[in-house]
Amino acid sequence: AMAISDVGLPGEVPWKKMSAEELESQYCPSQWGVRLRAEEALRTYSQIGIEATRRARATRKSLLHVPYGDGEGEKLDIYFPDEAAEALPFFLFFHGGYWQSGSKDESAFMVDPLTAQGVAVVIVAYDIAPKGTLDQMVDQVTRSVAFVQKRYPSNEGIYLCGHSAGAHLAAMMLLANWTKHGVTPNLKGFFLMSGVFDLEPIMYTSQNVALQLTLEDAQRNSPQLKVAQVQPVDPTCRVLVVVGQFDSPEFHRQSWEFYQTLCQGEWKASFEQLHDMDHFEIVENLTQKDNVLTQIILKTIFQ
Ligand SMILES: Nc1ccccc1C(=O)C[C@H](N)C(=O)O
Repeated sequence: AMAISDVGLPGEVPWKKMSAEELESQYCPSQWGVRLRAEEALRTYSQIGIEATRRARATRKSLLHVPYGDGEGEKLDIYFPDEAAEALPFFLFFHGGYWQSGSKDESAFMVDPLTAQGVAVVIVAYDIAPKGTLDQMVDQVTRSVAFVQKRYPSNEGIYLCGHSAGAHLAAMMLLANWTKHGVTPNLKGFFLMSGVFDLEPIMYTSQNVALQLTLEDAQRNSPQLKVAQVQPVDPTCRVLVVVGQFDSPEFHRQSWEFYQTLCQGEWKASFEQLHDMDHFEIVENLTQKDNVLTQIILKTIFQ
């Protein structure tokens, strides 16, 4: 039988009533696909990312392994449209993998359809755990965005896109204090795909073995707890929160509550549930120009 608390009344925190096993499963995206078994879903995702990156590097003009800081891992790849120009929209992508897997070298999913329409695409690396802490990753991502603004001051907008843990890192940029970076990036849009915006439940899953988050770390790095108190630098900046139909209920809740909180503030937010897609297909399908989300991204950039 269903308890009244299972329907998610406002202000309730459903994950606190879950068993350890249930919480682990809710935060294991590969278990929720309907198309493939977990290992196969992860393998397919990785293969599509590797192939898209190989293709992007073989066919597009690019600058690879560009340092945005002094650290060994502080590198980004820039892929350009055919027509040479600096006054371009720049689309920055932050890969997922629970802050402990993934790399820029297998994450150039959207390069082909976006560069074909005149968008420069930047795939950003950051130091995953255990080498990097959450605070260090957030700082690296902040510096990567400042770097792109400084290097391309005549850009026609900077758009930040992240997936899963990368959506968390992108969302943290809604809270960034740019004054200490000497530049205010021309941020025009955020695309947050299947993200985690309240990190506290992660502390009670196996993901925290590598992350070692304390409650203070989790709270300090939870945009869900902070975003209502910040004003957008640019009131026209759009924030799109996206979740896959087959993402777990906890991933749905994370995205929906973050969207609602954005709406309570001054943010120009929208929410999209992508039909017939799991956590990984959302990104895999960005290799296709006729995909729903690819089209939404292009419309947002060129509106
Ligand atoms: N490799 C990824 C890439 C992007 C986003 C999540 C993952 C994960 O591996 C999540 C988790 N370990 C899972 O098995 O679902």
